[in-house]
Amino acid sequence: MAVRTLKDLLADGVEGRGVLVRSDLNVPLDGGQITDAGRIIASAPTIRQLVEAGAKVIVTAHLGRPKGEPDPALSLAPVAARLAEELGRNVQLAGDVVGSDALARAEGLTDGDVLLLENIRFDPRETSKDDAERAQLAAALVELVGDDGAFVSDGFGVVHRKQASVYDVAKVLPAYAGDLVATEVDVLAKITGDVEHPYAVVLGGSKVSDKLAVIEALAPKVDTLVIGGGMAFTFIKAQGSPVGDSLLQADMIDTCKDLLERFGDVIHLPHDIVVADKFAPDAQTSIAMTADGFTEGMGLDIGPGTVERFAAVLTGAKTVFWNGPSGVFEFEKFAAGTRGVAEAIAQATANGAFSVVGGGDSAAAVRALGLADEAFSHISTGGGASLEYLEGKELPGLSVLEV
Ligand SMILES: Nc1ncnc2c1ncn2[C@@H]1O[C@H](COP(=O)(O)OP(=O)(O)O)[C@@H](O)[C@H]1O
Ligand SMILES: O=C(OP(=O)(O)O)[C@H](O)COP(=O)(O)O
Repeated sequence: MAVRTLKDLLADGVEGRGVLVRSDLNVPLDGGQITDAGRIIASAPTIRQLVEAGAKVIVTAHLGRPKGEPDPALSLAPVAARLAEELGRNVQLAGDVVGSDALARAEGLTDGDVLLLENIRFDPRETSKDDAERAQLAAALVELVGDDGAFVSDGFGVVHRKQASVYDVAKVLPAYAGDLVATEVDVLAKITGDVEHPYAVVLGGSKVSDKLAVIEALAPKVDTLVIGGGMAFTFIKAQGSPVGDSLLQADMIDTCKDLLERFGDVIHLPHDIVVADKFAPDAQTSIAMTADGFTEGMGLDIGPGTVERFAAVLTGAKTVFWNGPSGVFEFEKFAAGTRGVAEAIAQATANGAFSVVGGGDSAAAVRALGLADEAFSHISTGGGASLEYLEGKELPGLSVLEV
């Protein structure tokens, strides 16, 4: 795939020019505190190079999934502060996305300044399905950088999203792949096509509807598909067991039945579950066998027997891709499954496997559990994005960069 890169842009010269950078700064928060700054740290090098080259840098990013309107709990304020720390320079935060404050601040930028726009998803046009609405927001973003502006796509975690700040803006401005996007694509290319077998993919997490769709494409390519986290319950329900109030994608139960019929030999599901009476760190817990299911409470982790079985298949793998924590690792009571899976993948890596951990929360989990980044071959900032890349799907945010 031929794309223009940050290096090309820097060679063209950016001094005094407005450069819009789409970063993925969607970090986990706990009561307004950033619990893992991995995505900010990974996004800083591209911004720093532009700053040092004298560009007027305008960064746009999202945080969480606001409903197309301002939500103070999802303001990028803590992110602006942490990014400033990382860059060692002031980062202004606009009070709006493309409104009067953003415009005034953009006009006031001098060479080497950094302006972060408020959460782009506060504007409903960002995620609109209507091409014209998204194009309108893209035009407003272009106005901020001016006629000789440029666009750097560096939010790898969002390149699978056909959104205004990812896709539409790249159709209007000269567009370049940032260093993070370029590196991520280089590494992921190593686990597409011919890979060393056994090849294991481990799925979990809570973005169930997004990720169930990927299984269809991945199952024929892998030797083992390990499913834990919130992903597992739609399958368990499809097997006929009740799952209480666990995460469930009811409209995909039939799809899961079909997947189990066709790929039952590669799909590994939990056979025991840690059930909680409430979604809280101090919940009362019990272990349920998957074959029996449970009618009350919610499954928040894979059970101890499952951890052992999953670990046994994973340690023998030669290629591993992992996206999605196996349980609600943020609460210590439900972290054992994720810890067991992470340690097994780290062991496989120590045995010579090539391993990739993808996703904001999966990467955060690895670090929260005290495992070193070096325990894995690569920690990717994108979960859904890397999954769709592995699936072989066209990613709008990448294809739009092709020249
Ligand atoms: N059984 C479960 N029920 C509810 N949430 C879960 C469960 N297992 C994992 N999770 C949650 O999934 C979230 C991460 O999901 P996701 O965003 O899909 O992963 P990633 O960011 O790595 O792509 C975590 O916050 C975790 O608490
Ligand atoms: O967290 C993200 O993706 P991930 O959970 O798949 O790693 C990205 O920031 C994309 O967010 P989105 O899935 O709300 O579009």
